[in-house]
Amino acid sequence: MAVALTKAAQVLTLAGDQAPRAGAAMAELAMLEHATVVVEGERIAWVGPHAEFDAARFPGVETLDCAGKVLMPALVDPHTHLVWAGHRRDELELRLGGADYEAIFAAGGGILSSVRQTRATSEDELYAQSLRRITRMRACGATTFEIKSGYGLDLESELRQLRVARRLRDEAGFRVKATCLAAHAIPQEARGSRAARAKFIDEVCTVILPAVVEAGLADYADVFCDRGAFTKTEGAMVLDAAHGLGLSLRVHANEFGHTGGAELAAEFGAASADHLLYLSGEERAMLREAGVVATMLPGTSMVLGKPFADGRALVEDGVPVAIATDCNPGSCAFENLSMVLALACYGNKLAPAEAVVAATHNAAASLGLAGEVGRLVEGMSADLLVLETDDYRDLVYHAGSPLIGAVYSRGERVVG
Ligand SMILES: N=CN[C@@H](CCC(=O)O)C(=O)O
Ligand SMILES: [Zn+2]
Repeated sequence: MAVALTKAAQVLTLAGDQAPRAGAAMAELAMLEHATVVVEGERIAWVGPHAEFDAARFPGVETLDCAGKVLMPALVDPHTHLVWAGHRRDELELRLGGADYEAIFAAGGGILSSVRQTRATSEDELYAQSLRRITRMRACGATTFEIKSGYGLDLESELRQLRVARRLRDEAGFRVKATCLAAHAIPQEARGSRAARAKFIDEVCTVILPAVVEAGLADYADVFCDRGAFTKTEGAMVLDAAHGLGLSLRVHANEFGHTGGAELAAEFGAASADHLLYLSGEERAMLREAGVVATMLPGTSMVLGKPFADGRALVEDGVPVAIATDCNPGSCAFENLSMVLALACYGNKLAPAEAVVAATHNAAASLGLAGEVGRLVEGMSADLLVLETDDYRDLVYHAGSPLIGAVYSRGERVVG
């Protein structure tokens, strides 16, 4: 049975090919006015000007008047750590009082605090906490999520986190790509000596990643290559092992400085390099030449009081840009990607149209899903948003207002 969403003031189709968009193309929304989208089953069956809509082609079609509203692709969140247990609200208050994120981490808090809480939590409880979180994220407009492990840092706990990501996909029906981030931090038990550190990295490469692949629990591997985490050399060992096991790659890069992460992502042809607060023209050129999507996380810059990645320079230098929440228990627990889209304009200096592309098509492309979600064209999965406004720029102009009237995921109205 088909549903026609008719007479929308704006339909952001983003029609075009599957390549991530860069440069001037980042602002191409292929917008139709007074237009209609037909959803049939899980798919988009037709999109066009309302004057050309032929209801007879879809017998029994139900019509929903969308006059004065905007239809756009549902958001795609390409960088989250949304499977974790507990919270770090205490650290938030410490940081608001002036404490430094890196110092808290070096002292055994930060990521390691979430590792302790996550290790001590059963799979079912972890699933319950994560399900509540991802359901709220969907209410904010995202239907597709990349989910990283990295709060286990041992074989069993990493597998548990990834099994929860799998259950969010298979039991709860979210579209999920999973990433093994066992190289997120050196765990407490490996911090005593250089030998213990080397042994942990070896365990990631020879035990954890192979087991994750054997269980079919991850699409990607990631490494946090930065000050206080992994060096470029260590990151290369992890990415090399992951690549050898057939995983695609992502890199946490240049969050605290020019620490080699962006170069690493380019050298390994990673799908995505993320954070990028400190990035030279040379590093931007390397990402562009290697076809790496630059994923900016403006919520994290805001929460940590750090610089925003230079979105204008990335666009002007022809690097395809995506944006994500980074939803995690420490550096940014934001769940609202439509709000982060606005931050990408105010903080990273994207134009509203560029931010829409960054949070839809380019995010999907960085996850290998550009043929499935991120554009409203015939044949794509019917993942779309109905906005209670007649101009998509209100996502930025009225940032944070409840503009999302409905969310469709695989043709099903899941919100609104
Ligand atoms: N930077 C590294 N990892 C996460 C933060 C994790 C945490 O603080 O728990 C991030 O992407 O911001
Ligand atoms: Zn992250």
